[in-house]
Amino acid sequence: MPELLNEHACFGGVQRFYRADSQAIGLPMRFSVYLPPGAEGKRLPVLFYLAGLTCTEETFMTKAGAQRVAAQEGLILVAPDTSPRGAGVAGETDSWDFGAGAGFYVDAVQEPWARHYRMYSHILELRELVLAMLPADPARVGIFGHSMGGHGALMIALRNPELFRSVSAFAPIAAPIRAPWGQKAFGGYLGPDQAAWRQYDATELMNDMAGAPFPGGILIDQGQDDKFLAEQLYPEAFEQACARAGQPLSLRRHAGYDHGYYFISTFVEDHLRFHRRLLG
Ligand SMILES: N[C@@H](CCC(=O)N[C@@H](CSC=O)C(=O)NCC(=O)O)C(=O)O
Repeated sequence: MPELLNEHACFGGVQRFYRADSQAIGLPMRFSVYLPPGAEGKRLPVLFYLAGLTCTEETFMTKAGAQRVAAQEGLILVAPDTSPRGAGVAGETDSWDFGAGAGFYVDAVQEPWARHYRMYSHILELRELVLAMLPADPARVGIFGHSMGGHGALMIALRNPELFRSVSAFAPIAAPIRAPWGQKAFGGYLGPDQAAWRQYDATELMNDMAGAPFPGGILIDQGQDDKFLAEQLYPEAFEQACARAGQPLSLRRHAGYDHGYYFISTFVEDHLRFHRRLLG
C-alpha cells in the first residue's frame, strides 16, 4: 500500500504526497495527488501531469496553481516523479538532463540504466495504482505535461489511446530524436540504434498513424520567448505529423512567454478545462 507522507487542505480538497514500492522501477517512488472536494461516493476523472527535467512530484503541485480549477472541475490530479531516485548508478546525478530527474518516460535497455530507469512502465503502473486507491473513473483518465514531460504525455497517450482519453502539453520536446536532449537521453537509455528510438518519439508515432487517435483534439501551448524552442522543442514537426494523420491539433504560440512555470501557471486553467470537457 502507498505510504501517505503528508497532506494539506487545499481549495476545499486535499493535497497529498505518497511513496509506494514500484514493481517497474524496483525502488520506492514518490507521487503527489490532489483530491478535489466532494469526491466521496463518486468516480471522478483523473489527470496525470508529467514534469520536466530537474523536477519532482512536488514541482507541478507547488508551482502551477492548478488546484483551484481542479477543485471547481472535480478533477483528480496526479504527478509522478521524473526518474528513479537512489538507483545507485554511477554518475546518475552528474548532469541535469540525463539520469536522476531526467528519466524521459522510457524503459531503458542499456546498462547500467536498464534495471531501474523504467519510467514508461512506471507511469502505466501508477495509473493502475491510482485507479485502485482513489475514487477515480478508469474510463476518464487524461494526461498532460511540460517539456520532457509534455513529450512523455504525448508519447504515452499515442501509444495507449485506450488508457488515456485526452492529452495536452506545455512546450513539449515534440521530436526528441531531432533534439540534443532527446539524442543524449535516448542514446544513453536505449542505445545507438536510432530505429529503436522511434517507438518513444511522439512525432514519429504520429507520422505512423493512419487516422486521428484523439479526434477530440490535442492542445499544445508554446511560449515564443522560450530559450529552448529553436534547439530542443520542434513543435512544428509534431504539427506537420498531426496534419498528415488528420489529427486535430490546437498549437497556440504565445508571444513573450518563456519555458518556465510562470508560463505554465498562465495557461494551466485552459488545459484543465480542455481535459474536463473531453473526459466528461
Ligand atoms: N537547469 C537548467 C534548467 C532546467 C529546466 O528548465 N527545467 C525545466 C524543464 S526543461 C525540460 O524538461 C523545469 O520545469 N524546471 C523546473 C522549474 O521550476 O522551472 C538550466 O540550467 O537551464
